Amino acid sequence: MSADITTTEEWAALAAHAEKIRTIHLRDEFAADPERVTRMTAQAADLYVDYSKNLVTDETVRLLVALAGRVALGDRIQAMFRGEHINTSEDRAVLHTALRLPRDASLVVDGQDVVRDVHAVLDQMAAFAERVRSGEWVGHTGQRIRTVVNIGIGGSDLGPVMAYEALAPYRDAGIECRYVSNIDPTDLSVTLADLDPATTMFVIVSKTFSTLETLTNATEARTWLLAGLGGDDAAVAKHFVAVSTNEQRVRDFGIDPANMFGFWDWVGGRYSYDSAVGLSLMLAIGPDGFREMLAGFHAVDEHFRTARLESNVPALLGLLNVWYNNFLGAQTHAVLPYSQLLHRFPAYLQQLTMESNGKSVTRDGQPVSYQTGEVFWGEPGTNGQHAFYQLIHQGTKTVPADFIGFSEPNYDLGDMHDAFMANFFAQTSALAFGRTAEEIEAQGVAADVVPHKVMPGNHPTTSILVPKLTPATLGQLVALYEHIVFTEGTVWGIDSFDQWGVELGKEMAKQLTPLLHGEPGEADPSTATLIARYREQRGR
Ligand SMILES: O=P(O)(O)OC[C@H]1O[C@H](O)[C@H](O)[C@@H](O)[C@@H]1O
Repeated sequence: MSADITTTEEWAALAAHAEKIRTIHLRDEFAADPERVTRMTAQAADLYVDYSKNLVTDETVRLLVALAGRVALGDRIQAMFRGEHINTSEDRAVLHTALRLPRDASLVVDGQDVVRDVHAVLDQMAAFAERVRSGEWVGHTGQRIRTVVNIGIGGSDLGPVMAYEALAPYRDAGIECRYVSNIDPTDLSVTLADLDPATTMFVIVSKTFSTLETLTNATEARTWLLAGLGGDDAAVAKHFVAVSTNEQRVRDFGIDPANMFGFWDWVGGRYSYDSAVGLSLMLAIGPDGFREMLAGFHAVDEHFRTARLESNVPALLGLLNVWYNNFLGAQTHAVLPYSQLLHRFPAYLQQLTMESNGKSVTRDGQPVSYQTGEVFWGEPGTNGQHAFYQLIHQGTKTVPADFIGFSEPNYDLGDMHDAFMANFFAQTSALAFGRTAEEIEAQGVAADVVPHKVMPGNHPTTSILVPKLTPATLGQLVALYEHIVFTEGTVWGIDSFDQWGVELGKEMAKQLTPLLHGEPGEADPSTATLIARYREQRGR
């Protein structure tokens, strides 16, 4: 059993240091140290990261790096990249990094050259995508495919839809993708309402191919397709493909394994959109764009694998998150992309971060005595500014925030992008430096209003400035957050790669379904009463 991290001298040193940091103000830190920005910036591939507006000193960074040393972060990074079974509760390797290894690399894991496997599937995806994109692949009635409906949930939805939205400027084949995830019948119904079955293709994505939501939607989609195409079962082969690790279940569902794209148990669902799970994205942006994205992921992987911890961006940002979460009492973390294209990025990150690090026992099953995964949330700027930034500026909570911005716009309308990014810079500056009562008085504000206008400042932010949103930089950003999650999970000693907490609810939903039909069954008194009310309102 490993020692409780809070009993180590590195933890104690940080706890003592936190007392000092609670008394500093970023205004003074910047005033006293003109070199602060130079020292507190780092680069990972194209991502320029300024962490100088965080509640840290050089000593904080030194102590956090010492904590990382205590948990052997460097060794664990190497263990992950080597394919050791670091997902202990499921006894699996954790190898999403292998999904983006170049073709000429080699990595043998559990006796299998995974790089060969990865590129075989990428080649299969590329060949298929080219056929669909060029119009060579036609539907049952001979018409080309215009719309791709991705049916999946969790990692089989959030990643692909986030990236499809983010890379809208790179869609170039006239193929529209839509994403259905929810078992709420509204989702599928609304999505299909204006579609023509003859030109629609379904990509059924499920790692396990046993997820109720996905299989239910897929079954309904097949019914819709067959109803629209004269009931000929042969149509399925032209309009349904599957992405899964489970060939038998794909077969059982009635999809020809020739139309199946595989991946492996060493890819976690929330780490999977750069595998075949991203097939819809590849259909939209093409194999070259997809490969550029993989190269972006790989560039940050290499940085994470090789950079010293002092300048290792994902490690530093992960340690900063630990700092706020465990030593300065923060419970949430905002992610604020200044890009409308990244409007699904916070939702994607919620699964990545919270399903990974929402754990309360260590890898060896001991209850933790400290806080783990913080709540991630966010919206694109500037929309958030007009909604919840008030609380970040003047509320009582510490909300560390990542600001993500791009120097070059994907769409340029006069000076709009400059006006947009001026908001990014203004917000991070206002959050750090605020406005004092004296400054506000000097503006002639009435004395009784002054306290309401005081902007305390000293609110921590990290600025991530990227040249432009491209497939490559999107890959870099996602890899950055994947490795931030890894760093935090390593410090907390938890398994960031399982998700047992989602199972019980699924099991109970299955048990309760018959009760909704009026069949007998067990339910707690509150739930039984709710179901009775539901049945009454449904007229049953
Ligand atoms: O891809 P699937 O096997 O259908 O799983 C879809 C999702 O459902 C599960 O409940 C997990 O919580 C997620 O990690 C997973 O991404």
